[in-house]
Amino acid sequence: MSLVKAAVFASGTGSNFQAIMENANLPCEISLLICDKPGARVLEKAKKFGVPTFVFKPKEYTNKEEYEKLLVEKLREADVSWVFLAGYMRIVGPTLLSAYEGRIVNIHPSLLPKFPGKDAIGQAFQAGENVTGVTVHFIDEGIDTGPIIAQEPVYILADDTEESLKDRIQKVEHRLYPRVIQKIVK
Ligand SMILES: Nc1nc2c(c(=O)[nH]1)N[C@@H](CN(C=O)c1ccc(C(=O)N[C@@H](CCC(=O)O)C(=O)O)cc1)CN2
Ligand SMILES: NCC(=O)N[C@@H]1O[C@H](COP(=O)([O-])[O-])[C@@H](O)[C@H]1O
Repeated sequence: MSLVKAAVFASGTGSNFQAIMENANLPCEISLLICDKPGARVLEKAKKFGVPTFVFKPKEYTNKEEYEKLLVEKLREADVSWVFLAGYMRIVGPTLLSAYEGRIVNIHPSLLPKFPGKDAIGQAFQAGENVTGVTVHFIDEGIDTGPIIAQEPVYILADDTEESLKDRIQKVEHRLYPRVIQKIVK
């Protein structure tokens, strides 16, 4: 029996995509990588793993609905049932959200609801927090307001730089995200 198919959406380096691909016990097949940034390093990683990609430039479309209709077409063509956002720096609109209601998951580098949005690590670091962490959540129409699936704390050390904190946070992400996927994808 073939595995359930999933897509990863990413905009940048792709370390979470790589962690997902390197997890041998994944209960799904990553059949598509969607990226909104031509030249993003995640695309090199997708090629290495033999994962088909679809790259788009949001500015080439009239609005979010137009490009999300195309993304949904690509997802249906690839028989995708689940969508995993992994550093996808676009707000998911109603078109994509309604097509995959309750099946779009995001990873975020803070203990939501603290520090939503972009630069969550910098926000926590600048705020002088003693602890931050990682959240994996379903997405909804809000930004980082969807139901939380899992969280793990990461302590901010006295001699931390933003970079050393980011490294420790991403190590947690690379373990937590595949574990959550194993738990939710049946
Ligand atoms: N509907 C949702 N979409 C997304 C969520 C979510 O919870 N609900 N999580 C984000 C990830 N993210 C922070 O966790 C985030 C990504 C992007 C933005 C943003 O303001 N993007 C702008 C412009 C981006 C650009 O110009 O490159 C935009 O898309 O309008 C905020 C938060 C993933 N999506
Ligand atoms: N607002 C969402 C957000 O900040 N997501 C963060 O983007 C990074 C992507 O790294 P990667 O491309 O190496 O996986 C990850 O740290 C993820 O938590």
